[in-house]
Amino acid sequence: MTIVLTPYWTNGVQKLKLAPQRMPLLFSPSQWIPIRRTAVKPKRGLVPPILDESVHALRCLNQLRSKDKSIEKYIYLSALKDQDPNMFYKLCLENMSEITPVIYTPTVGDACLQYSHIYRRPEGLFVSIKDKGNIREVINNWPRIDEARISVVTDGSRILGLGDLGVNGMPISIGKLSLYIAGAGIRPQSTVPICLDLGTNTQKYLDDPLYLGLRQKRVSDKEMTEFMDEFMHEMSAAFPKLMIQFEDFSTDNAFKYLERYRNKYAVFNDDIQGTGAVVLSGFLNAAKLSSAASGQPLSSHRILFFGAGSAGVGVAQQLMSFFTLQGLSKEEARRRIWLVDSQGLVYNARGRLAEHKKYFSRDDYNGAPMTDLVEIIKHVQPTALLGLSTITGAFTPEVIQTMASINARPILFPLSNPIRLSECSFADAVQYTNGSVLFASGSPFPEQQFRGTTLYPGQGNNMYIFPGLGLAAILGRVSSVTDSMVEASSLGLADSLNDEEHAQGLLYPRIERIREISGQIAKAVIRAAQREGVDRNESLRGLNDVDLLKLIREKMWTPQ
Ligand SMILES: O=C([O-])CC(=O)C(=O)O
Ligand SMILES: [Mg+2]
Repeated sequence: MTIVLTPYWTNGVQKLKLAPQRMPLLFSPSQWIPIRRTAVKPKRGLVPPILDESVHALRCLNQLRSKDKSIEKYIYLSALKDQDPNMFYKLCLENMSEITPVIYTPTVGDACLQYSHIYRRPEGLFVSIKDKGNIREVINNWPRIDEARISVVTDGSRILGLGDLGVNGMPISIGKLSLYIAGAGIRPQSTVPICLDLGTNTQKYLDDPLYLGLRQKRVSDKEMTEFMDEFMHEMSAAFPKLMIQFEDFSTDNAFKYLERYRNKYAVFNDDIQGTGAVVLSGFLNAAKLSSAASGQPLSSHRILFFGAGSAGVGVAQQLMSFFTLQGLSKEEARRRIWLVDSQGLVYNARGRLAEHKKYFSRDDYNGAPMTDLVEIIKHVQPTALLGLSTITGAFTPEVIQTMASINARPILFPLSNPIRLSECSFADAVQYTNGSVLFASGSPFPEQQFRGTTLYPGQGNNMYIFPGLGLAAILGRVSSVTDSMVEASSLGLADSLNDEEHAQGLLYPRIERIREISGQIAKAVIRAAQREGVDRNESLRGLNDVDLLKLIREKMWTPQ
C-alpha cells in the first residue's frame, strides 16, 4: 500500500485527497506485453482441456453477435483486444465488413461520445497542456519507444462530425490504428494512439463529473502552437522512425499544423489528404462510368462541394488532380470546382472569406448570395455533388432529382460521418435517381435491390488509404509525405478494382481485400517517394515491382 493524492469530484469541482491505494497499474497488461503474451504456450491445466483456435474464433464471434447494441459490441471487442489481441485481429481480418463498422466508423463515434463513461483501461498516450515544458518526460513514459513506427494524434476538437469532444477523442486514434494493424499488417506494438488534451469548449463535458479530461476551455492559438511545436519536436526526438497521422483537428488547425510540419517531419493529415485521396480514387472510377453514359469527356466534369471545412477543401484540392491528369492546367482544374458553405455559394463578391476557401472562391458570379442548394445546382450544372457538411439529409429528394434531371448518371457522394450525419442515404439516392446514381458515402450503407438487381454503395472512407500510405511511409522510411505520394495512394486504390468488382459497378474494392489493396497502395507510394527522393530506405530502390510487392507483403504482420 502507498498513500497517493487521489482526485475526486464535488459539485463539479475537482479536489484532491490523500488516500491509501494499491500501486496503480500504469498500463494495461496488453500495453506492456502485447501479443507476446498469447505466443507463449500456456502450461497444462491452466487453460480448458479443449481449446481449439478456430472453434474459439467462432465462440468469440457468437459472443459478439449476441450483443444487441453496437456500443456493447464495441466494448466487447475492446476487451477482447486487450485480453487476446491475436484473436481480436484474427476476427477482424476474417470478418472485415462486419467488424470494421464496430471498431471504426460509425460506432467509434458513439464510443467517443461516451468514452468517459465506458472507459475501463488506459490505452494510448495522453499528453495535456499541463505537460507543456515537460512533454519529453511524458513521451518517454511510453513503454515501447524503440518499436514505435506509427502514431495517430488527435486533439479531439472535431471528432468525425460530432464536434469538440476533448479527451473523449481518444477512441478515434485507437480505432484508426486498429485498422492500420488489420488493414496493412503494421505490428500492434508499433502503434501509438495519442490524444492531446488542450481543454474542450463543450460545456457538457466540463460539467460531467466522469469526464476524463481537463476541466478547462481550449487554450489560445498561441499557447496551442507553442505546445504543438514542443510536442512535434519531442516526438521526433523520442521516435526517430515514427510517422504521424493528424486526425480530427478542427478545420483551421488541421490546415495550419499540416502546413507547419509537413516539410519538417513525416506527417500527414488524414481528414485533408486521406479523405482527399480516397474520394479522388472513387471519383476517378465514377467519372468513367458517368462519362460513358453521357458521352461527355472526362475533362468536362463539374464538381459541386456542399461543405467547405477541412475535409471539403482538402477533397477539392485533391480532386484538382483528376482534371490535371486529363491534361487540364491547374487554373482550368480550379475552375471546375465550386464550393458551398453555410452561407451558400462561395464567391469573391460575397465578402470576407476564411483563408482556406479563397482558392476555390468563384470570380464568375457577382449576383445576390445563392443559398438554396437546388438553385445552386441549376446555376452550376454539376456532374457531381459531394457532401462534407455534416448536415443530415441536406441532399433532399428534390436535390437528388435535380442532379438526376441534368445527368444520365449523377455522381452523389454524401461523405459526412457518422451515418446519422450523412447528407442522404443510399436508399434515397437510388430511389430518386431511378437507380442511375454513382454513390459513395463516408459511413457504410446497406446494398439496395432495385428492379431485380442488387446495387452496391461505395464507402469513400479514408480507411482505404491511410493503412497503405502509412505502411509505405514506414517501409520507405520517408522523411516527409509529399502530394505525389498522396496522389499515388489514390491512383493505386483506383486501379485495384478486380474484374468482379468492375462488373458489379463498384467504385471501391471490397473491404475484405484490404490487405491486398494496402500492399498495392504501399508499392505505388514507395515508388512516388523514391521519385521525389524523400525515401531513406535505399535497399528498396533496386527492387523491381514484383519483388517490392513481395517484400511489402512479407513485412505484414499477421495474427498467429
Ligand atoms: O473516421 C472516419 O470515418 C473518417 C474520418 O476521418 C472523419 O470523418 O473524420
Ligand atoms: Mg477523421
